[in-house]
Amino acid sequence: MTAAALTVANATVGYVAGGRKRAILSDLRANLGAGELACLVGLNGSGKSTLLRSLARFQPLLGGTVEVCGQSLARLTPRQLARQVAVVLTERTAPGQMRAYDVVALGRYPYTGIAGRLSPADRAVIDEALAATAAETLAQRPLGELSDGERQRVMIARALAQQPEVLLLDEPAAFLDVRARMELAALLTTLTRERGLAVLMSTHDLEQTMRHADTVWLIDELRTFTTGAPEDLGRAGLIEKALGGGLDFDPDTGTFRAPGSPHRAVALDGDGPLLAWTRRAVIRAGCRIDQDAPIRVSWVAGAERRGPRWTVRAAGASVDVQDLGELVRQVRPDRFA
Ligand SMILES: Nc1ncnc2c1ncn2[C@@H]1O[C@H](COP(=O)(O)OP(=O)(O)OP(=O)(O)O)[C@@H](O)[C@H]1O
Repeated sequence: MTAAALTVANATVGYVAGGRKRAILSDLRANLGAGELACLVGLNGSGKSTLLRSLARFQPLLGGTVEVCGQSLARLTPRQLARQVAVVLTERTAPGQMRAYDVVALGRYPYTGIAGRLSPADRAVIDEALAATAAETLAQRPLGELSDGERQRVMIARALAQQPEVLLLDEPAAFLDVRARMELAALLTTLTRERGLAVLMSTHDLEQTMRHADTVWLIDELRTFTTGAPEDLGRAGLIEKALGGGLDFDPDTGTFRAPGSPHRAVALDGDGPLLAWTRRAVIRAGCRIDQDAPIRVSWVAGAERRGPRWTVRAAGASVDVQDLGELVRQVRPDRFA
């Protein structure tokens, strides 16, 4: 069993206004092990940021306890807290005129003396953090001139420079393009698997969650909190239910789709590199794969100047198509009964 980097016991998070407590989430119980990635998932306004801010001690818990590596979060000194927990928020917090390098260097604050002088060892950690986030070329640029995605990389580098045990990220992929999202996923995998960091991030990206999370921290419409492996929560239908019952998850493809999509069954007769693309196209067409289905799709890869060709067979008739766009048009459930 992995050591718990973060333990949440019977916690309540929320706000205090006019002397009155307003709980957003109650009865929270969760563990995050060293080397694990947990994804915090819930609808807009469900309380993800409130929970992350409470775990970072930006706001006090309204009840219960949180422990970081066995120590009470509430009792850590600011310096201890900064060595244990690093946070990346989506809001713009750092001054825009600071060079990216200096922003990352702020992450060394819990290790430097009062003068904040950086030792060669501190500089090595900063360089490593910039390298880990592929932000070396941004180091000399003012933060205010960076794109959202570039700024996000610098803010993650700053968090890494803290050398924390626990990394909290609030929607880190929000501004990132597809490639940057993949790089972020790879980075988080490296940080957890190879460096043993415990990472909790809020996200609306369910497909990445199903693919990469060790644990899902799930908040449903009634603000009930559940944790579990993505497959266990998915198998029990809890993720679809939590997100308003408005989704259908296909465990084979790892994708979600709107409900009510007609589910025509289609069989795929073939293999090779075209199988995955054909399968994807058929699912996009609103079909499910069933090898006993009467509608069958087969293909030949094509050679030399002849491209691939797909054949759709149904009820004794067959149609040949030359590309997957045409295949989708042929198998769409509204196409033929
Ligand atoms: N400072 C505050 N004072 C009082 N209530 C707040 C405050 N900040 C947020 N809330 C309320 O707390 C609830 C949870 O908000 P929160 O920002 O944690 O949700 P979220 O899950 O992060 O949403 P999103 O996915 O939209 O980012 C909302 O009802 C919100 O209005």
